[in-house]
This record gives sequence, structure tokens and C-alpha cells, in this order.
Amino acid sequence: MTSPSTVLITGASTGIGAIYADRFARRGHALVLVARDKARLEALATRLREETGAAVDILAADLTQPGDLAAVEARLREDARIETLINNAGAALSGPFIDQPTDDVARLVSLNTTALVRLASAIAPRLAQAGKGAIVNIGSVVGLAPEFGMSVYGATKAFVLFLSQGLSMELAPKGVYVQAVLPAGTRTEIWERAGIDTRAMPDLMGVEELVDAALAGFDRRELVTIPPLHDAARWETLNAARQALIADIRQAQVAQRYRTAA
Ligand SMILES: NC(=O)C1=CN([C@@H]2O[C@H](COP(=O)(O)OP(=O)(O)OC[C@H]3O[C@@H](n4cnc5c(N)ncnc54)[C@H](OP(=O)(O)O)[C@@H]3O)[C@@H](O)[C@H]2O)C=CC1
Ligand SMILES: N[C@@H](C=O)C(=O)O
Repeated sequence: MTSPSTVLITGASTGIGAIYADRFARRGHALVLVARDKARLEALATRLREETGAAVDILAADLTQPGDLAAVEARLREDARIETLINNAGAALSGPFIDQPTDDVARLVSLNTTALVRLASAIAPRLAQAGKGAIVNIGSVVGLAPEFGMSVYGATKAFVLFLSQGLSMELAPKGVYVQAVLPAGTRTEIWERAGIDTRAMPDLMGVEELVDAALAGFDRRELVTIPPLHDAARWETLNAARQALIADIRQAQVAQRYRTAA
């Protein structure tokens, strides 16, 4: 009997990533946990080893630092036991764009998009070669709607969704499953870290409920999993409208509404 594959989870020291670690450990997987806070990673690893018997390795890394990111990429390229990547690490940025320091904007983009795509790029060729494996990218419903007023954060999450859809088209035929998970407001530290007061917000989803729902989509091999969306037809309608728009693009002809010449 083959030993269970290993799951590498970024942003595993708390929040959504820590629950993913708990759930995959209880499913019998070995884990590699990645985040900056080594003490929290070690505490989680110790608990999971004791509670589940899982083999848990930790890899402290700041994914906005090239050297640290390269170390995680190397682990993904070289450790053939890793068959699932949970691309979860991320942060939010509050306030209006003109008030956000440029360095903060760049750091958020670096974590939420550059690190995520580099890690996917590191593991995807090996998974495609093996003809199996999974890449789970954690997006957000905020990436669907500028109306949330989080332009940069939402743009990074739109990137995550688009990347996941594109990678799924490329990798599913090679046996590699790609999932985009789009939570809405979920009760984690992200809010406090971003300086957002949740007391005035509508109730948030519990983080365990979120991850268990995301795993229900994972088990069904769903491409886009939106745990807070109660009418799945809404997503199907949006997708169909997007595809219809593309079908209506006739790139060689200027649309009548833009024709200025008599
Ligand atoms: N909570 C919510 O409402 C929603 C969250 N999401 C997404 O879910 C994902 C997880 O967020 P959530 O659990 O809520 O947030 P948390 O802030 O609770 O956890 C974020 C995790 O990412 C890690 N992390 C943060 N910065 C870095 C970094 N520079 N390098 C490495 N790891 C880092 C943190 O660990 P450490 O500090 O130890 O490095 C922590 O483990 C994110 O991508 C987020 O955008 C999407 C929709 C809704
Ligand atoms: N992380 C939340 C916003 O800050 C979200 O994606 O809903």
C-alpha cells in the first residue's frame, strides 16, 4: 500500500491554512507547513503529530522575500512526495488606493500573486509529468466585485481566479486538478492584520465551516468553489455571460458605437 501523499500548505500558522493542515492531517496526509511564524508552525505541528500521528514538517518562510520563496519553490520541485499544494498565504490591505503606501501595495501583490504563481509554477511541471496531483488557490469573492472597495486586494484575487481557470484548462487533461476557492468574509486574523474593524460588519463565516466546504468542492473536483454562494446557478450564469461576450468579439471590425467616420 502506497504511503499517503504529502500536502504543502502556505499560510499554515493560523486561519484558513491552519484548518487545512488539521483536515489533511486527519485525512492521513503528511504535511509541509509554510509561514513566517516558526513558533506557531511548530506548535501546530506538535499538536497534529500528537492528535493524528501525521508526519508534519515545517518550513518557516516569508513569501515576499525572494530567498525564502526560492526555498519553498525548491521543496515543491524536488520533494516528489508532495502531490498537493494549498496556495493559501495571503493578506488584505484596507483603505482607499490613494492612501495605500506604494510599498504596501507592492508587498501585497508580491504575496497574493507573485508568490502564489511562482509556487504553482514550481510544482506544476512535476505533477503534470506524474499525471496526478492538485493545486488549490485561495481567491476571494472580493475578486469578483470592485464594489467591495478593495481595489488592489480584489485585483490580486481576480488574478488568482483567472490563473486557476487557465491552469485548469491546461493541466486537467494531464491529470492535475486545479481548484480556486472563493471565500467571503471569514473569521480569521486577516481583518485585524489589515486594520479592519469587523464589529460593524455582517456576521463572518466560521473558518472551520469554510474549509470543510472548500474540501467538499475539492472532493468533487470542482474548479471554482464558492462556499458562501447559495445559488450555484448565479456562478454558472456569470460564466455563460462571460463566454457569450467573448463569442461576440469580432476583433477585425470596430463596433458601430465607436465608428466616427460618416
Ligand atoms: N478571512 C477571510 O475573510 C478571507 C480570506 N481569504 C484568503 O484566505 C487566505 C488565508 O487568509 P486567512 O486565513 O483569512 O488570513 P490569516 O491572516 O488568518 O492567515 C494568513 C496566513 O498567511 C501567512 N502569511 C502572511 N503573510 C505571509 C508572508 N509574507 N509569508 C508567508 N506567509 C505569510 C500567515 O502566517 P505568518 O504571519 O506566520 O507568516 C498566516 O498563516 C488568504 O489568501 C486570504 O486572502 C479570502 C477570502 C476571505
Ligand atoms: N480577506 C477578506 C477581505 O479582507 C475577503 O477576501 O473577504
